Amino acid sequence: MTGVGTASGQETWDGEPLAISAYGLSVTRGRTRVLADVSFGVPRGAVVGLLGPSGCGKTTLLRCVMGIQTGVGGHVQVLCHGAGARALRTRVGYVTQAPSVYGDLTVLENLQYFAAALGLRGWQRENAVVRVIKEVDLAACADRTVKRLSGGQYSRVSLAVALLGAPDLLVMDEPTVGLDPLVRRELWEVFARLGRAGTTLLVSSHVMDEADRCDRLLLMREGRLLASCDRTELLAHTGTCSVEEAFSRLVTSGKGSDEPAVTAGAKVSALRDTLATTRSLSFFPEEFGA
Ligand SMILES: Nc1ncnc2c1ncn2[C@@H]1O[C@H](COP(=O)(O)OP(=O)(O)OP(=O)(O)O)[C@@H](O)[C@H]1O
Repeated sequence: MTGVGTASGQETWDGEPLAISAYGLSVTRGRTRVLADVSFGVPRGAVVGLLGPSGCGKTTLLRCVMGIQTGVGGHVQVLCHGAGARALRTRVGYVTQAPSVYGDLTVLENLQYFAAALGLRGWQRENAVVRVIKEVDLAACADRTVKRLSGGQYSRVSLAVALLGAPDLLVMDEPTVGLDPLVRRELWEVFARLGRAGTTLLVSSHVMDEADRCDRLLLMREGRLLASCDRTELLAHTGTCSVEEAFSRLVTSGKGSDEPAVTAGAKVSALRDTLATTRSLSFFPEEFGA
């Protein structure tokens, strides 16, 4: 453990710079405690899977990272800024579960519209549109109306929109839900390509076998983090052969535990010490809502 560095304002996790560091996240929605004391780090350039059953709090956690969740306790730092900071608006892309593109426009029209909304003009706008079409392999359907696309193509359009600002971090909420296995695989290949090009990806899913595609895993259940590690560490720690089996093992063995079952305790305490003592890490930054 090389510690979590603060001198330069850059958090690290075992020497790796972090894109996201969160400590002690708690959220209550209505009367439900949706997140309870969640702490984790996401290394820069990693493809990280946020996995857990429906309703366990994945969307809520992603909303905390985006700085759009109200009633949050704890700290989240994203690319060295408080979550939701104005400086992150073009550096973080967010693909929500809800439809976020216009069905009656073509792919190209959607991309041009959202590029203009980002403030891109002239050749910069055209370059951004051409770049994202290439990144997500949409050239063949660029002139097609979005409502006539297949589920997989539609997901790619949402992804393309999120990539227009060339974000350093891409946060995606169940982007593969409802897609058939082949299309899911193709989409994960796009994510892997983006990861290799240096983008950090935080991708939620309730399909455990998607863990195979991730560099690191955050396993959640009922608002708590069960594990924060890579797949090999998870399988070794639980003595299992699949992430699904490992998840069940953790649920059985970790009932009532306040600590994630698989994570280096020293890492979490280092995160706590850093985040709790750094003034700039207040969860709601001054810029929030500005
Ligand atoms: N606006 C809300 N008010 C009250 N409770 C809410 C609200 N939104 C979500 N919840 C509750 O918070 C819990 C976590 O929801 P969340 O959407 O974060 O889970 P999820 O893991 O993303 O689920 P899914 O995989 O089905 O999208 C659920 O019990 C849900 O019912």
